[in-house]
Amino acid sequence: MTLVRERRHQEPLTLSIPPLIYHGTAFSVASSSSSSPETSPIQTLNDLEKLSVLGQGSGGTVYKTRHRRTKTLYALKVLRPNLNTTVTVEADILKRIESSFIIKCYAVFVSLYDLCFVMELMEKGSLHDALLAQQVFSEPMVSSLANRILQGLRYLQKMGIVHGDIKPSNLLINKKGEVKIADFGASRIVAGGDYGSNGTCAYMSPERVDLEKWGFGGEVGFAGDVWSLGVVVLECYIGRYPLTKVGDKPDWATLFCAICCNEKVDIPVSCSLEFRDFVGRCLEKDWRKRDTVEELLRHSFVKNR
Ligand SMILES: Nc1ncnc2c1ncn2[C@@H]1O[C@H](COP(=O)(O)OP(=O)(O)OP(=O)(O)O)[C@@H](O)[C@H]1O
Repeated sequence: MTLVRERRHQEPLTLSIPPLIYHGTAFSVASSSSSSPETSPIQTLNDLEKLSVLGQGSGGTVYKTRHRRTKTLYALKVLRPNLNTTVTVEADILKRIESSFIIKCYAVFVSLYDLCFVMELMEKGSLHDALLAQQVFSEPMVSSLANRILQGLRYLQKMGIVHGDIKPSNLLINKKGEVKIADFGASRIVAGGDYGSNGTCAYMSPERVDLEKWGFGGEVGFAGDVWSLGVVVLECYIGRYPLTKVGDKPDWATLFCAICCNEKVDIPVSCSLEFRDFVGRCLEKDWRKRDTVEELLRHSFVKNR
């Protein structure tokens, strides 16, 4: 399991990107009936021209594209589904979502060979990239980031959706500097109590890593997203993955101990009491005692941000 993720492939466009010639079926999602250029429906993938590669995920590639007629820019995520992937769940979830705290998906195109999501372009890349470039975030920045993620999680929770993979590379930033939740590849609609084991180990909660010790129950999936939020905000503040020590081997055993066994997370002395308390509530090992999204939204660290 990789703890420290490699920087995404973000090199400028080369001539080798294949053009978009598409014969699959399409369905529009969210508010595609709106007439504003930002939300105008894309009839076919052939309406878009590829400009560059924005990044690479485990299941596919994300391209920067431009609508040939309107010149609007979009991100296009091309996934190659196989029997083990959950991309149809991702498409199903994206169809339902309409929130300013979550990345917007304008259309999904399906064929035998791939699944393409036409998404809002987040010009400033991911929080992972920002961390690599900026090293650390100030407390006020972390506070407004936490507020936005919590509002996104509140929306998802109301829709019965557990994100399941909150981490810096799934939090994207637009040109206004707004952070939005992306990538529903590990997500679940939990109406039936179903909760999968996909996701990124380093950000997983104790109850997902060690089922026997920390137990598991109906609503618990939402608590896992809260834990991941706690890891992300602390990582933004200290500029590195916070649950292990500098020099620790980023392997499964180290992570397991860090997440499930270590008594206390090292929180820098420079943190305000409010921040310390907020992180402590997110990183409570017992999910039954962990604060909920609603409780955290009322916490003084994020309130009114
Ligand atoms: N809408 C978008 N706008 C701008 N860049 C994006 C967008 N979506 C994804 N990216 C970039 O592409 C990268 C890959 O995204 P993708 O969702 O495929 O994988 P990931 O979440 O980074 O990794 P994994 O699939 O392994 O969890 C992101 O890290 C980000 O840098």
